[in-house]
Amino acid sequence: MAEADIKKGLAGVVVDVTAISKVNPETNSLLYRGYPVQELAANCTFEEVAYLLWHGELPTPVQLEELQTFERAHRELSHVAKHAIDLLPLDAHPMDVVRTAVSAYGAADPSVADPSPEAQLDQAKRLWAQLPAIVAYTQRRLRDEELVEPRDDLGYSANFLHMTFGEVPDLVVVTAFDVSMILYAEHSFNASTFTARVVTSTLADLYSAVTAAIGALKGPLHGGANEAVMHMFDEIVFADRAEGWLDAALAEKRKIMGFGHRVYKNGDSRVPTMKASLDTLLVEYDRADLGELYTALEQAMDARKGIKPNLDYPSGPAYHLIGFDTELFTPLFVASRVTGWTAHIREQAAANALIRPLSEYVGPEERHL
Ligand SMILES: CC(=O)SCCNC(=O)CCNC(=O)[C@H](O)C(C)(C)COP(=O)(O)OP(=O)(O)OC[C@H]1O[C@@H](n2cnc3c(N)ncnc32)[C@H](O)[C@@H]1OP(=O)(O)O
Ligand SMILES: O=C([O-])CC(=O)C(=O)O
Repeated sequence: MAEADIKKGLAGVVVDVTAISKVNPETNSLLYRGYPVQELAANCTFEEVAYLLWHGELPTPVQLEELQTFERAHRELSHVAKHAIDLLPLDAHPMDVVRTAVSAYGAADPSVADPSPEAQLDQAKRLWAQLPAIVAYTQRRLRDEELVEPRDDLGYSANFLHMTFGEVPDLVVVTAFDVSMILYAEHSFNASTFTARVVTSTLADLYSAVTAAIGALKGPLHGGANEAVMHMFDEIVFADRAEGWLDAALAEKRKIMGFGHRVYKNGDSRVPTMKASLDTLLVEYDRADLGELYTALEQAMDARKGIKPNLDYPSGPAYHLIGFDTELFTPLFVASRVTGWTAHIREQAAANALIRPLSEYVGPEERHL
């Protein structure tokens, strides 16, 4: 096989069909089950979007109420997840903590081996409801703070923030957070979703697939970039240092975190919506300086390389302003993307084929001892 025929990184390779989302780089659009993500962010809650991803249609009021009741009934941190977290050292990375807690939660689920679509949907919904408790407890533990019990009079995002910070912030903050959850929820065959589908294709259970997907999301070329963006801002500090910092970083051949995308080459369709939410937070927290740094680096990157920001660029500083530690940013991505992952796991399971590509052997020719 000619080297040119090898699709390294599977770039440009279509490996299956999906009805869950459509990423269209030509029109710079992203559709969840046919709906533009910007419209969903402006008009729906994350709970409605989760329902849409799993079921293919937005919920009726009765269906939404059922989902909300279910989610509220499964919000409390499970004993097994708490024990698993408490066993880990305090300096473990929060992504490792969340990955371990999800794995432990799955191991203790008596329905884990039931591959029926109904059982998998139930598992997906429970895991989705558990993740805010897992992430919030992981954050609080790092600050030597006690677990906060959920409140069942609050929606998903308000309760998530209440469990993390012990209080519900202003509506503008809850709304910006909810928008981020909607935007992070789904993005076709990205690396972590593909990982989940590979694991599912072996007929392994949903928790194994999600645990593996969390591992794939951790890397800075994928979800880990939202943390890396904040570390970069911490290095640069002032807007007037952005150009010099960028020139030095590019000279060292560093990848600039939060910029570039495998599919979008002319800007990520989700960035304008997340940037608008970030702008509301910059006003709320009176941090015009951070907005200036954001813009200065974006403009410098455009001038030097013509490479545009991806979703991790505005969401990193947004999560920082809301009050999360930087290492918690990718776990927040997990809490959202679990909806997309589990929709894909169910889609893969419903029309399965073992995913097993070929490779071109370039080792030594046959030889003998
Ligand atoms: C929600 C998400 O997961 S979105 C992705 C988050 N990841 C990041 O922000 C990490 C930084 N970005 C990157 O590393 C890349 O843009 C990726 C991994 C996202 C996409 O990578 P690929 O599609 O493989 O593009 P590739 O790495 O081949 O880039 C093409 C060219 O643009 C350059 N380039 C792409 N992104 C960047 C970047 N962020 N900084 C500097 N140069 C870059 C590459 O060096 C390459 O240049 P070359 O042709 O001179 O070698
Ligand atoms: O699609 C990708 O490769 C990465 C991404 O933006 C996502 O998963 O949201």
